Amino acid sequence: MNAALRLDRVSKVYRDGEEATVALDGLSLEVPRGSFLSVMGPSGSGKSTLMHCAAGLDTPTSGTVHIGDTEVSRLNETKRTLLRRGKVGFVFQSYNLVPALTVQDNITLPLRLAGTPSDPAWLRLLAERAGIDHLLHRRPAQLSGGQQQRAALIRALAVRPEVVFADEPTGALDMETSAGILALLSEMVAEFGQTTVMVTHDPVAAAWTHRAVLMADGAIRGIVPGPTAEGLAGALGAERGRRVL
Ligand SMILES: Nc1ncnc2c1ncn2[C@@H]1O[C@H](COP(=O)(O)OP(=O)(O)OP(=O)(O)O)[C@@H](O)[C@H]1O
Repeated sequence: MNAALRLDRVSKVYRDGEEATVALDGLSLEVPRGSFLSVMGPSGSGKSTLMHCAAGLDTPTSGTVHIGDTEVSRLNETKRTLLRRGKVGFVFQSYNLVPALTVQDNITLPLRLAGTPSDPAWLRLLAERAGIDHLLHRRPAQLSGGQQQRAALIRALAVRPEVVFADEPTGALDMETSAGILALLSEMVAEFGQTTVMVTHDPVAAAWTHRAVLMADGAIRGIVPGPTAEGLAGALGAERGRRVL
């Protein structure tokens, strides 16, 4: 099977008493292995819910999610936890490194949690590519924001995950540092075939990806191959205009 991630008619409805919010509305999407996909859309359009359902952090109300050959949506909580540890990598806006651990121990933490033996050559290669191989003995607070995000990215790749999910990975960084992180992400895609899904508000960030998914009201409104920052800004502006009218 070629798709690293597949969603088939996925719906997510949040219920609170009488109130029901349709966060995802029968959404289908295929992410080919080795591709870099961005997910864009206005606030509340369902981007985080899509990512949470796709990564096994949450379960859809209906529809199915596959990561590789595994149907995530059928797994119980224990098996989903194992899947998240072994097949999925996460990168967050706030880095989420453990302050008390060295960078080295942060990077190997997912391996220890998954009970997977560490591959020192792979970790060394990743640290060199990320340009932080000389910082592994430090604690996260002794690193710049960009260096912390590089460490978080290596941590996500350490288990050789099927898919890396990045949630606004450059949201806390200045433009120049962001460009460095995005260059590193796309290098990991190009060099190691790392399938990556990135949620972002920033058309400049999305322009680094192979395809941009444009969401509105829990559904996909368009998929832009080879996106440019200008093209995406125009498409998102048009969507905002439609919502105002
Ligand atoms: N736990 C929840 N309970 C109830 N409604 C929720 C919950 N989580 C999300 N929603 C609703 O689902 C819809 C989609 O939310 P989601 O967080 O996926 O959007 P988003 O596109 O990621 O937004 P943002 O860009 O602001 O992060 C919104 O209407 C939101 O209010």
